[in-house]
Amino acid sequence: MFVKIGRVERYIHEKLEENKLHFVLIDPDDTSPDEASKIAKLCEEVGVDAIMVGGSTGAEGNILDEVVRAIKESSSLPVILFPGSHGGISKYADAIFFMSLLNSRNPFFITGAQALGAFTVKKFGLEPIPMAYIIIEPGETVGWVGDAKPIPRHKPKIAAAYALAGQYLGMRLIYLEAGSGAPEPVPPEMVRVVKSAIDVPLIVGGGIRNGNQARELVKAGADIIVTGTAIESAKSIEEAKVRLKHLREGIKA
Ligand SMILES: CC(C)=CCC/C(C)=C/CC/C(C)=C/CC/C(C)=C/COP(=O)(O)OP(=O)(O)O
Ligand SMILES: O=P(O)(O)OC[C@@H](O)CO
Ligand SMILES: [Mg+2]
Repeated sequence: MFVKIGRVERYIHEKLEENKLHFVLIDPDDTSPDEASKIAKLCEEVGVDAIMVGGSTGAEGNILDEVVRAIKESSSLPVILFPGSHGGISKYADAIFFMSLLNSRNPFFITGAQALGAFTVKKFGLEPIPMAYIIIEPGETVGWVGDAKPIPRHKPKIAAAYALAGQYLGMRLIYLEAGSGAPEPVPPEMVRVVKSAIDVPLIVGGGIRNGNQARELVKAGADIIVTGTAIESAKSIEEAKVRLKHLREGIKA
């Protein structure tokens, strides 16, 4: 049997041939469909590569569907679900990060939510993208909700061991997460050690607020940078635009 790679995953690989990527996370718990629509238009205008939709709490049902629909109606960027549980699945999205929180203490976040969501993904015809999700200190809300044993910031080899295990388990993306709103992103040294251990693309998110931080992480080996709060906390669409442009300058060579 050949592994079937879907459209969104192919898009990610094709774009990675050219450059590093920037994904923006929209949390339906904090963003109305109207705001999501404005952000999506802006993201397309400034050259963001994809939009992720999810949150650790409250990103389900109608609220989730309406935000995903608003984004799809206002941009042509791929929309990838970033679910906090089997509740975080919407039929209006293009793909789903079918993720396992490898360093959780709770089997629900390793295989339980995935089993509960698998047939919904199939029924909706969503493209599942297998991804290892690894939480680094401090981990913030997602660390607590996901019952993680966050990896100490000064222990890059532990992160690399989890990342390589994820790859050997068949996961085609590795995501290092410091937690949304973390005071500092994942340390660049940890990104360097993880990247040197794996052969699949490396996503880094949590606490990335500006272009300089993004540049350091890309230099260390990050392939995809995820930002949420930087845009969510902008006071106006103009401010969001300036921040996105700076992030872009840090990410794109
Ligand atoms: C694949 C399926 C069906 C489920 C996977 C379920 C797993 C493993 C979840 C991991 C743990 C978790 C709670 C992840 C949430 C990821 C996420 C959307 C984080 C971003 O949200 P935040 O912005 O941190 O959330 P808040 O804004 O709610 O704090
Ligand atoms: O909100 P921020 O800190 O950008 O984090 C985004 C993402 O990594 C959370 O899963
Ligand atoms: Mg959030």
